[in-house]
Amino acid sequence: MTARIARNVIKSVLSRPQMDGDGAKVYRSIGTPALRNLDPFLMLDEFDVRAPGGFPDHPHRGFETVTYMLDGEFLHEDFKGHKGHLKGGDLQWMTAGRGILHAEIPANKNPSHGLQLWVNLAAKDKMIEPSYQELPSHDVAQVSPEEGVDIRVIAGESYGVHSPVLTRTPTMYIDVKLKKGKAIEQVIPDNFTGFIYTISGEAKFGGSNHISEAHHTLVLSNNGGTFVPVESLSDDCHFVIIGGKPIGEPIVQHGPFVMNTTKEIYQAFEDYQKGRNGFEGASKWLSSIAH
Ligand SMILES: Nc1ccc(F)c(C(=O)c2c[nH]c3ncc(Cl)cc23)c1F
Ligand SMILES: [Fe+3]
Repeated sequence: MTARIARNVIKSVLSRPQMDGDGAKVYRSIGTPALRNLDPFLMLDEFDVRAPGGFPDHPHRGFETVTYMLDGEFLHEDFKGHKGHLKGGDLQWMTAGRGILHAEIPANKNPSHGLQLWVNLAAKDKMIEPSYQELPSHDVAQVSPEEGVDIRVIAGESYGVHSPVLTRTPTMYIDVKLKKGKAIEQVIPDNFTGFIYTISGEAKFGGSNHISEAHHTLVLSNNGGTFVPVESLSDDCHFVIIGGKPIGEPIVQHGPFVMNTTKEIYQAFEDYQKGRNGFEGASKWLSSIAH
């Protein structure tokens, strides 16, 4: 019987709104100077964007983007003809692998609000064929252990309910809503990097009962802790708990290219500009949704 050890909050960072893409407001969590090395995670943005803003045509290589819509509607289109329309609760797990060129744009004038997480890929997977795992809201696994506790399992497992999403880099990711006074205990696998991002409301987090409000990243201890407890202090308590197995390889990142060496980054830029090694057709492509 393994001992039950609570993980504690060892660092709390408030995200302030900043502009990115084309007129898009983002609360950047991971990816800021204060939150760089949370291997295997490269970036977490809480985005809030209205048309005509958005994220027009841009490439990715060497990692995965996980777009989870909280509310509003987003259009997605890539250079191979793959298109998508994401609504509140929908999930898009995109494995960019060797190369994706796409655009991500709000579908209408209403605010598009959601989270985009960037998960690194191990060297062996960085140049795999691109692929998508797209789950409409009703296909996202859900569990409600008691009244006032609603959990959506984006990846991994919570209270015995598993997500169908294949995670090449082992990842757990749950979306949690708690009414005031309700509590959960979420298992985070041993040696996984773990953190919480708060979206709204107030709660006590971790074994040390760290109190936090919205737009905070709470980094969790990784000293053998097996679970993280959370107790809500408000009815609108909403947060995500994310964990992942560190990859432990060198990271060389230049914008939307994340490889292991500078040489591979130069190669990525050349492939993108010349339309090679996964970026075939990129130089002539323009999305219809951003033009
Ligand atoms: N500057 C820059 C450079 C490279 C990018 F890939 C992006 C980008 O596409 C995003 C960065 N945060 C995001 N949040 C949500 C969504 Cl849907 C997209 C993004 C970007 F903005
Ligand atoms: Fe993108």
